Amino acid sequence: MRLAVCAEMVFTDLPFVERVKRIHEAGFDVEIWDSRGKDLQALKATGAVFSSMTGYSAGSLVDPDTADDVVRTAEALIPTALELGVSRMVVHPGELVDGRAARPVYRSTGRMWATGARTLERLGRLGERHGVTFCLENLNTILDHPGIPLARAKDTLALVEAAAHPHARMMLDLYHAQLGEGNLIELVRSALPYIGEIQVADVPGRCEPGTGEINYGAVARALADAGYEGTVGMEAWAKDDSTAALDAFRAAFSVYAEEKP
Ligand SMILES: O=C(O)C(=O)CO
Repeated sequence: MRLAVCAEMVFTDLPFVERVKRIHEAGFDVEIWDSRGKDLQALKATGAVFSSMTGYSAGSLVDPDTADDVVRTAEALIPTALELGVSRMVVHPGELVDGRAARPVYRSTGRMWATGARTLERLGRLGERHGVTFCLENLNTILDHPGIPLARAKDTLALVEAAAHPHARMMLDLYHAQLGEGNLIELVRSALPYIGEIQVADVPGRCEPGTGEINYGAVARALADAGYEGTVGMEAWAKDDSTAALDAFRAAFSVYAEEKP
């Protein structure tokens, strides 16, 4: 199992490349969001392993009118993913602009389900051609992302199952799942075969594990028992100090280090 940290949310007082260096030097892989406008050569020169990046820049996966834009912009980002060695490209059920739904939708239709599954399957085929995996992230709609349709973990799981492509997986975000659904241990068990990567943060506040109500030690134990060997990424703000947040994250998943020193 590998641990990654999202460079968009920690060491926020430092320039972006410096944040990546700090995360890498602390022994974690690195997640980034929008790669456009970032200095790819400087990022590469840090020597960091980049585990995931945002994998599209326009369109909504489940929207029949804009789903083609998701595939088109995903394809345009493939060279960046290959340049940085990113293996997982993250997509959402609906387009986010500055974290908000570009076209808020509060009702889901059969067409949206069918479009989502079909678009994800197209992304899977695109990913297979280039050796990357597209991961559909669940989001909470009660606090951070209102108006994103088919965003609950059980919805994204159903879409990934329906797409039935090995290069289309879930980005299972347990922070979002806790806000929307809870029942995290059962969720990771049922989603296990479809997980591309897991993201974590605590609730409330979206800070590092141990700052809120989620028992991440128990979640880590359940993941280890279920045989999860993939990446867990901390997509969280540091409650106080970023180095302390990284340490708390590592400690929460120490069950893995104990089993595989
Ligand atoms: O809120 C999230 O988890 C996102 O990935 C938005 O970019």
